[in-house]
Amino acid sequence: MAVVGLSGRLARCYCLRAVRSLPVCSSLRVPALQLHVSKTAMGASQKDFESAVNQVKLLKKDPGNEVKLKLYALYKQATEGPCNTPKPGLFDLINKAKWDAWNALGDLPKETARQNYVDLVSGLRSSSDSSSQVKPEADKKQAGYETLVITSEDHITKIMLNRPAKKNALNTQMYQEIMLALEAASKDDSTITVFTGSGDYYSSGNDLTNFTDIPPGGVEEKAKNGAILLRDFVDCFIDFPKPLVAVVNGPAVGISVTVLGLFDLVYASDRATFHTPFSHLGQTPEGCSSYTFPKIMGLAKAVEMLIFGKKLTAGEAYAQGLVTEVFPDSTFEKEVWTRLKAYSKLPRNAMRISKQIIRNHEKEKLHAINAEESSILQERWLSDECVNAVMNFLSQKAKL
Ligand SMILES: CCCCC/C=C/CC(=O)SCCNC(=O)CCNC(=O)[C@H](O)C(C)(C)COP(=O)(O)OP(=O)(O)OC[C@H]1O[C@@H](n2cnc3c(N)ncnc32)[C@H](O)[C@@H]1OP(=O)(O)O
Repeated sequence: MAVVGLSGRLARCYCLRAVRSLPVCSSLRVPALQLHVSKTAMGASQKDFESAVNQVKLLKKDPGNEVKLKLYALYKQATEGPCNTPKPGLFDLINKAKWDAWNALGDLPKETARQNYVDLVSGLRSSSDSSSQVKPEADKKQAGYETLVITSEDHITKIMLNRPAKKNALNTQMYQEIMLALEAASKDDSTITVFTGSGDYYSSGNDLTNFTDIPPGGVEEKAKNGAILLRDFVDCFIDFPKPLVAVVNGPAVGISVTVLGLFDLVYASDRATFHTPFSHLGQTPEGCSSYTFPKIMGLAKAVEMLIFGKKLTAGEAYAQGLVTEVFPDSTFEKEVWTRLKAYSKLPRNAMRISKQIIRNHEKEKLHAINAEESSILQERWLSDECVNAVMNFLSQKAKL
């Protein structure tokens, strides 16, 4: 409710356009330049906030009075809370404009103001950088990842699963790199984040050789570590703050299917299939699918997929509501990326806050379900049913 009220109040702030003659003077300087930031409540977002405060000083372009007022208001809200000073007199134009901007934020929580400040500065930095620098012609591929190719362009961070020879099966390293990539994407300048696969598969799910590397603590320790990793991995999807999009370029199996229930858009090539052969592997659902799938497609269809391992075509997955839209494979990439580039230009804060409103009331529940699914799987991985199924796959694939 607070967010809905806020948008109305922010609208009043935009009326400041009428005050054309606001001078760009030191009294209207972004308050970050004047005020001391408390170091007491140090958390990740407090650090980001302080860094954004410093970045404001380095902006190459004057952002204009309207933006400076927004920065001022968010800064005050983030550090002092709701407006707490008397309204300046009618003719004290500058201080009145600043007071109006701050007051317009109403009782916006400090944390949200801090986040909005960080987002605003990050948007200003990227537009100031792109207007003053020659952009390299190729994608900016991010270094440091071995199982992923990550690029950022057009306000889109693309995370491409990149083990095509293994059908993009998720090994331990890939789980870890995806968590790092999501953490980075949640903070970068992009407005949306996209997952896709390289080669002919989207992903063949959990790499079944993950089960073969047994630590000194034995299989119990292996299962325990696996459950922790799985829980952390899925938590990153539950908490991801920006619109998350899956561009499903080919078949998807296991965990790469289940987490789709936590995505905001799922675009699929008509070549894609969706398969969760958990019972065949002596395993049970994860990725919160025991909750999201019945909710998305109804109990009967969810049971067919999650218990009986029915493989869906892209068209069937669309009919069940798991997929947003299906495209012919021949035009898939072109159509999807044109669409996503247009979406990525939408205002970042509006999209992020909308996602918050849509998803936040389910978050706690999803975390609890994730914890339960992970703990059940920890037991399952030690069962004969699971061990035999994995051994079966590995022995069939063993090079003789
Ligand atoms: C931290 C732990 C969290 C655990 C979370 C739990 C998740 C549950 C799941 O994800 S369950 C789903 C598990 N996945 C599967 O059961 C799929 C297994 N793979 C296959 O069935 C087939 O490989 C295929 C249908 C995906 C593709 O078949 P195809 O015949 O087209 O190709 P190949 O089998 O020859 O595959 C090419 C090479 O890729 C290797 N590979 C493919 N998928 C996996 C996989 N999931 N795990 C390990 N390896 C995989 C395959 O072995 C081939 O390797 P090779 O060329 O070296 O022989």
